[in-house]
Amino acid sequence: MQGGQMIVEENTKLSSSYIQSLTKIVGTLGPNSRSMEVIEACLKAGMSVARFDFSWLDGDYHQETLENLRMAMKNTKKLCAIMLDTTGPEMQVCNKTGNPIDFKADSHVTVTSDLSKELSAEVLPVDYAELAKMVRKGDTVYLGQHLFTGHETASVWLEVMETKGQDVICLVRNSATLAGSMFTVYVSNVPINLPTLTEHDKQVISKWGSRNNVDFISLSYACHGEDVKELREFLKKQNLSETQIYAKVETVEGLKHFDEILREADGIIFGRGNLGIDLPPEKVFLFQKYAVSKCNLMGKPVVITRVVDSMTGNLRPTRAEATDVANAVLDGADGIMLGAETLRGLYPVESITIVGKICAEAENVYNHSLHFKRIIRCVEEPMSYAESVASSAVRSAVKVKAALIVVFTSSGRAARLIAKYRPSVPVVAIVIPRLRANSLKWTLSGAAQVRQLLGVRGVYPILGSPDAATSGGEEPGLRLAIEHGRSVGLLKSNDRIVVFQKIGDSAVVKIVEVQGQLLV
Ligand SMILES: Nc1ncnc2c1ncn2[C@@H]1O[C@H](COP(=O)(O)OP(=O)(O)OP(=O)(O)O)[C@@H](O)[C@H]1O
Ligand SMILES: CC(=O)C(=O)O
Ligand SMILES: [K+]
Ligand SMILES: [Mg+2]
Repeated sequence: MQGGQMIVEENTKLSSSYIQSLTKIVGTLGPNSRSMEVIEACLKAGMSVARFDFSWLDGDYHQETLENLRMAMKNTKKLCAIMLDTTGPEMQVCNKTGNPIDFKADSHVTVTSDLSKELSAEVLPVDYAELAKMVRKGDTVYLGQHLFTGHETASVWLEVMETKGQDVICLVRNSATLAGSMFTVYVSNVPINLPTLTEHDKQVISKWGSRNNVDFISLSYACHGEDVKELREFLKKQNLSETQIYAKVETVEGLKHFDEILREADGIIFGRGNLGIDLPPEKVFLFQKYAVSKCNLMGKPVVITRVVDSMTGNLRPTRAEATDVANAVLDGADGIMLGAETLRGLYPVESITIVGKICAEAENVYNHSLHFKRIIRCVEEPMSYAESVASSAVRSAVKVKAALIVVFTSSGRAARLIAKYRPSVPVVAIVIPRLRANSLKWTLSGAAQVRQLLGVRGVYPILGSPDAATSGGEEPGLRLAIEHGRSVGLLKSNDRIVVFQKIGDSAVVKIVEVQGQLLV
């Protein structure tokens, strides 16, 4: 049966063997996922990008977690990219005592920018002086436990009744108990008058980001292409020009400028946590499909957030959540981001495992050939030689029933070009380091490019040797790929491999058969 996004056999299999998904999993690390042991288990379960959310706690806290991640990578021999998520123009309520606060439906609460007031179920001091000027009667204010799941019991909806000086008097719409040291405040569809990249974010990037040479910045609340450009300029000044920018599109304002944001960014995070509040529920799927398809056409990675909220407190996702993960994969997403589930949830490892299994099942039935046709139809002609050959490599892999595709790349671009055509088999990317100079010293590129490819669907990057192409001819590079393929169980004797490489100015595809000895 062939239907749109998927191809299903008449008798769909009930059994499923555990293979790691081509779709990447981004895990947010926090209180319940910061010990070395838990991070090791997260890596083994399939997390390939670790997100450090600076909306929550400071650089010292995140540094400790990162050191544990580094040890965990060493112990498991699994690589993981580092993503710094900015705070952006976010309003917060600080709960100094940490005592849970009970809100009752139909009661009144005063949200105030007077920070000398004490927090209670009647008064909420918020760290944004302009709040009362920004809202109007009838606006919806959302207050959630940090990384709110949207569960009724962990978040409250407030309706603005009137404003008085720096106070906003609101009606509580639902009963809820909020626990934790910090709550996020979000006014639906009212842009806050602060820059996307705040002074606080700049400080965090120049200190923590530079110290750790982060692979990705997730730019929260990206609203315009200009926001991305501004961050790019800032990164250059911080000597972080290799760091990639994933723009987090999470407001209606961001959606309105989606095309210009996508043009400037290296990838997109479709932030459904906030968008789910800004958009009417019936529109969320529509914009998700729009955003993913645009990213696919540009060959830029796209990550979907907020998938298995209920796993924050439960071992199993709901039926709707499980189906939603599969649909994100069928839409064409590169990655799935876990937030509260891994940060403060009770089952961080199980959440990653289950999401990985669902992704793998959806990939099995993904209509790769339809995807290929859709993409190739939209590329302007004449195509670049590299893209034309890369797409042929994907085609050849189908036709010769190859077990995997090997691509040589330095910047990562060649691997991304292959991934754009969504081969059904894994892509092993051998990243060949390049020597480059800045004003002070010579260094080798490569390590960041390897980690950044961990965010691209289907790509399994490894670092090659800088002299692989020159010393022993082409063979050592290919042998590395084959050995890797064998060691992770992707390759066996007599399997075919499709190789995409650039030699001098020409891009070539070749087909190689693996035997006891390597035969070309
Ligand atoms: N079989 C091979 N073994 C080792 N190195 C190889 C082999 N084939 C190609 N290479 C090297 O791999 C590197 C790939 O980088 P290349 O510039 O082709 O791709 P890219 O970095 O993805 O693209 P761009 O430069 O456009 O960003 C080149 O330096 C090439 O010489
Ligand atoms: C992750 C995030 O910021 C969101 O989903 O809104
Ligand atoms: K954030
Ligand atoms: Mg958000």
